[in-house]
Amino acid sequence: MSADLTVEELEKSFAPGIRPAVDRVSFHVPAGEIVVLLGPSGCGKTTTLRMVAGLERPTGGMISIGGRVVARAATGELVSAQHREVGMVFQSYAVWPHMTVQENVAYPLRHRKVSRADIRTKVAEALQLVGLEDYASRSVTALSGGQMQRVALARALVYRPQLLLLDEPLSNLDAKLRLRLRDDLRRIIKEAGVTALYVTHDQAEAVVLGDRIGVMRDGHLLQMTDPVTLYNRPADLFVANFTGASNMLDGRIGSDGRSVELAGGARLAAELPEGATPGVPAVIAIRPENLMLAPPGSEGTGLHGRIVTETFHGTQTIYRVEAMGSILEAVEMGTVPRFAPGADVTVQVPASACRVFVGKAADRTGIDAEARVEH
Ligand SMILES: Nc1ncnc2c1ncn2[C@@H]1O[C@H](COP(=O)(O)OP(=O)(O)OP(=O)(O)O)[C@@H](O)[C@H]1O
Repeated sequence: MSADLTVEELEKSFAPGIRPAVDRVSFHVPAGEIVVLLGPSGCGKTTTLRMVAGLERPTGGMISIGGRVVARAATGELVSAQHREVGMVFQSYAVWPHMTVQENVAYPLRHRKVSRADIRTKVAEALQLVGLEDYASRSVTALSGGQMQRVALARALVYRPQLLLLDEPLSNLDAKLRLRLRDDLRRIIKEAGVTALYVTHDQAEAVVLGDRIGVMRDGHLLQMTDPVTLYNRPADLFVANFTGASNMLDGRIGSDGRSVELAGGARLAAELPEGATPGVPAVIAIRPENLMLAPPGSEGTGLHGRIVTETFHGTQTIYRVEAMGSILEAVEMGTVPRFAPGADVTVQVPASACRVFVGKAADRTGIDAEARVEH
């Protein structure tokens, strides 16, 4: 039923002279896997998905679904969207308001020469999968946004597509519903056993949903790997920052080959990338949750810091700390903040939490305000 997806050197140029929206992107999704394309607005993720769907014609490269080439720019081969056997769920709910829930879900089957009895069974199965079996005869206009999106999902799955494509399906939902459906979506897709390609700019969504995540920027696919590797071994500074390692400290590779000497004079032990030569400029990227704060004079190695601001979030506190010549962000879990602004602290940074990249932060990231992670 589900099929693998291969994308090779895929390119889309909307106009000559302008950089391609999608620039030689290649990846493979084995049957049954969920791959998430993650990146800031304008990085080319939707255009990639639309080319896989057959809604956009590639200007370069090849796409195959289940071993069948559906687009190849070099030869002009192009299978139309309706002949690709893909299910789609978009940001807007796209349900028909004049129909009931079951009529909406049955719609794709009516055009597929399926018997009435079969339609009834398949619709019931799809509604059960998304948890709407009790809503079958309701009008869709009587549903919440989250329920409408479940209807759209059931309708996309009812004819057992080879591939399911989802473009920011949760972004119109309020925060609570979004979290609930996010957790359910992975279970539903896995239960359906369908291969899925999912587009989002939300890193938390990507991590919960994806077997693998591909981070895109400026039309390029920077890294595609499992969530744990992405968070712990980001391929470059942009990926590190986009996935939350928002503290970036400039320095140079230390002469001992095991540390980075920071511009502010401090030295931090870190695992260095291969080929890092002593003396060359380097950036350390550290996640706020990996910076540990302790009262001054605490045991163990640490650097002196001073709390600049403290923001209590109920279950965690975010501190801005002046340390190592920079303002760093630190997050502590717990319902009681431990430090007030102005307090002296010891900042501890485990070597294993420091990702080191050769180069300078400003040159390497080009990260704009939009791409920076907000807490
Ligand atoms: N039909 C089009 N004509 C011209 N340019 C386009 C068209 N569609 C997309 N683009 C451009 O291609 C680039 C990538 O757009 P795309 O929608 O794929 O990005 P995205 O990462 O999905 O962003 P978003 O999350 O904002 O949709 C952008 O610069 C966009 O302006």
